[in-house]
Amino acid sequence: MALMETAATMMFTDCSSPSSSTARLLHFTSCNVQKFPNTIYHSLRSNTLQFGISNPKFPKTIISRCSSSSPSAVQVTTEASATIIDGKRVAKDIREEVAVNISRMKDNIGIVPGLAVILVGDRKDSATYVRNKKKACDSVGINSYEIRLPEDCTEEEVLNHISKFNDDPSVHGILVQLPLPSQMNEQNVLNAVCIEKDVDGFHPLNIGRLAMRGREPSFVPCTPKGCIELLHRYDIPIKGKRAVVIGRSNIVGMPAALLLQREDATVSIVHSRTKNPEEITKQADIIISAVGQPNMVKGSWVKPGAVIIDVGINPVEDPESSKGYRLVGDVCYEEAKNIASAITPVPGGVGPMTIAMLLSNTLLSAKRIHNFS
Ligand SMILES: Nc1nc2c(c(=O)[nH]1)N[C@@H](CN(C=O)c1ccc(C(=O)N[C@@H](CCC(=O)O)C(=O)O)cc1)CN2
Repeated sequence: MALMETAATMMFTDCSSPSSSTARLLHFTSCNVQKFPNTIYHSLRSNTLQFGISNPKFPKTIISRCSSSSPSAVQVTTEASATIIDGKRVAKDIREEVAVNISRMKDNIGIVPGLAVILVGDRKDSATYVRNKKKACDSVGINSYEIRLPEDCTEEEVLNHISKFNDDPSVHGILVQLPLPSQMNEQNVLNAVCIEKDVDGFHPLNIGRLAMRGREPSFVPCTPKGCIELLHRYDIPIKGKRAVVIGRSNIVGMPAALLLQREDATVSIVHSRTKNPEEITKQADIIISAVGQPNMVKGSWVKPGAVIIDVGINPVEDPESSKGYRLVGDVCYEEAKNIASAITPVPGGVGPMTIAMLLSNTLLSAKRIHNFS
């Protein structure tokens, strides 16, 4: 009876909405049975399972007959059974793989990859990400070089540092932490990183190649690359699937859509001007959300069995937390986990993959530059 208990105790926390009810009513016909191949049919009266097929890739749906007034109506609930895509664990595996390759490279050709990071201004979150990048480099054996510049520094200063790193043979990857202060032209700065060292993959030439059939970018942006890597490592098929990307930012949404398309998904992009976004997301087999809006994607936006990759990392007030806030994604996790077949948590989903992919891109760059395979 564990199934019934799970369904009965499904809770919708701070992101519940009127449209996200725990159960829908539908009329039970043989047609409905075929629509739910992974379904366990449960009789409320006998309280026994009548029929069930279980596939761990899809959430188990519980269909139970409603008691009194409408005998032909049944209640459908979805058991909380989505696979939790553990980005923290996958990122750790990738870091270990990178470390093994780096020590092999060092042993064979005496080269140690180097990553240069430029941080402008005093945003706390950016400083944390840069610190974590340095720690991650240390842990896998990448040399890291860091330049910190004040909020009011000039674009020229940033460009000078980039130019020096472009010419430095001990540096194989260069990145400028984003966002930049508003007085700076982000395009000018990103254009200055030489394409062979553009481990963030933000150079317009890299993005252009990503968009073109038959062309290969030197590097793919880390967060979208991490999203696809998670799908691969969880054996989630992409080819021929309907994918919806929510958000069209240069660093996540747009490249994520291009990557999905390269993987032969049929891709739609939902953005701030999209009318009735839920009508589009509801058709998706795969949703990648990168909008930065806490709990925007409700359970009712999700097709049963869909896979959800939540890129949002949004702080929300939480007096119970020692920090006074906690992080939530763009997707209402408590609702979506009962409907999706697989979902990334926040934190611990896509976030850790960003830095893992950066290490992997830096290794790739060093291998290319030194012709080491
Ligand atoms: N030049 C770049 N700037 C930015 C990038 C980028 O890829 N290149 N991405 C983001 C920030 N970012 C890395 O720079 C990043 C974001 C989140 C995480 C992460 O591990 N998040 C954790 C939660 C962390 C926390 O507790 O605060 C998680 O989701 O589990 C790593 C890196 C914008 N700028």
